[in-house]
Amino acid sequence: MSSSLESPLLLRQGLVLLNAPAVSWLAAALVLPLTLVAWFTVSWASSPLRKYPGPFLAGFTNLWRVAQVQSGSYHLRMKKLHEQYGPVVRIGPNLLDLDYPELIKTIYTTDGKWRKTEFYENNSAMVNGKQTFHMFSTTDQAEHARMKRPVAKYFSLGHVLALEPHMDTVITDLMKNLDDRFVNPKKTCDLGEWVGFYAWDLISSATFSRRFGYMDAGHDFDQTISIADKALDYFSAVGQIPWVDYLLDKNPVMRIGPPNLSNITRISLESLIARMQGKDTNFNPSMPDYLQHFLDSKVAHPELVDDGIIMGYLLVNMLAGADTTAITIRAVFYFCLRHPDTYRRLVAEVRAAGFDRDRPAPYAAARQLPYLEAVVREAMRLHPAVSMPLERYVPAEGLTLPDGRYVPAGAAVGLNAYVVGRNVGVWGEDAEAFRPDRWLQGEGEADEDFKVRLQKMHAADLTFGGGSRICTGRNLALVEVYKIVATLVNRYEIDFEDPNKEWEVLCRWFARQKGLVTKISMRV
Ligand code: HEM
Repeated sequence: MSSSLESPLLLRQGLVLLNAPAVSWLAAALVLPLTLVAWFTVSWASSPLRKYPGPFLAGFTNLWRVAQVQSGSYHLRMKKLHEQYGPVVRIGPNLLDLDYPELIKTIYTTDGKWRKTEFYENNSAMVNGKQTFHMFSTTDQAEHARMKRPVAKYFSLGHVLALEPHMDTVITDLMKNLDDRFVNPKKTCDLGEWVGFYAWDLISSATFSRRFGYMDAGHDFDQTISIADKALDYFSAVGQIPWVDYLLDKNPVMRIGPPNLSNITRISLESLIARMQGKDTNFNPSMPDYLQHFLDSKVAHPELVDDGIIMGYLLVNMLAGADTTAITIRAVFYFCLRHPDTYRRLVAEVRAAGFDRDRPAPYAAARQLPYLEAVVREAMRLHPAVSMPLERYVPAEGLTLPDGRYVPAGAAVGLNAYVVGRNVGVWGEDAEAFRPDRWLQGEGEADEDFKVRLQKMHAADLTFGGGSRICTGRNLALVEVYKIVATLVNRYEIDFEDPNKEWEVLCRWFARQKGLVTKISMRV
């Protein structure tokens, strides 16, 4: 009895013990969390995306997505979520991940209506206190068109093929390095790493006739490659909550991160200045490069191109053009080595083409090989270099999904090449299988049926994006890929060092791999 009387008394005494300032501190400390909870709850409850399924936390906060990026398995997790929830998954308070390949042509258009989200914007730099974008990172469609127009033609297949002599010198040096370091003497070759050196040296050679020098050094001697990886880690994680970039990178008081791409910037700037002053000793006018094209574009379009824009072109060539190509080449070799029948067939086709074993394979001839094409396409389908959603804002008219549901203007949506590349509606029940034959006409398959099937597959291929923001460098990338695969397959016997060892894939916008360790020997 007494205790029930004492309890309120004790409580009152306790409150008295908590003096007035303490109570106000306690109240103040609770205000922020309570406001946040209230704000999140109201936003969640009032969001027009509430009806779409997805992980509970994802509907409340983009921190959930940061955690998915940090896991390194973003692509696998998204695929699983689609298996669980269906073609539409809400992966952020205002973001839907869609597995409707038929929407690629609706969303990735050339009409400029589907704007990139702010996800892309942290891939920019502060120049004289002003945030400066390049062709990849700008979300302003008019600015993008102004940047792209003067240089688009230099990425056409015709112009890319004029760069083939650059590629041939780099490939010749790659062969020499592989011979001297791994064939004789016989040593284990981390082919994945060497493909990276090749891709970085090639893109710098094609861009400013100067190599980074990774093949000569045999390692990432100035850490540019590992810094580029860290920059992507930052890009992919901070892009989920774009305003955080203004605290970390674009903070005017104290810059916290990401690591500076100082080496790439320095080499680009040095090359630009030397070329403008006519002192670029690396440049051979009979072998044009992108820097020369960009300078020509400044002459042709002085109203659109200045030196800052040229720096943007140079940087984006490096950042978008090296790792993506390396990832694709690694994927081709990985899947071939995992599938000996495929590999044997590829070897037979390449060898029958009669390429000179001591020279880089010419692109025009390599491109004629149907099985090589099928292998490359299949490898890119199963392992697209970019394996996160390409986010866009739904424009004023909204988006009606194939199932009739409506997504209002202002919501963000995206398709992920990794997910749509496994859509069973397009690729069939064996969508997860590496089967290059799916790209070829089947025995007994009528021409018209094959044409329709191929069109359906092409329409679902998001490897290089689509519409006005489609990958500018896709021709360059494919020429590099076809040439190097045909050359290496023709020259070397390549096997896994340990077939039981799996590679590691870390998805941070690019799905980069580690551990394609091989033994290689000269073909007889
Ligand atoms: C196999 C290699 C490559 C793959 C798979 C690839 C993939 C992509 C993808 C998916 C996009 C679209 C991003 C989006 O819409 O959000 C893109 C954009 C871009 N890529 Fe590539 N890329 C490759 C190689 C290259 C190369 C070699 C270059 C340049 C030398 C390059 C330059 C660009 C640029 C400038 C953009 C931005 C285009 C724009 O917004 O107008 N890429 N790439």
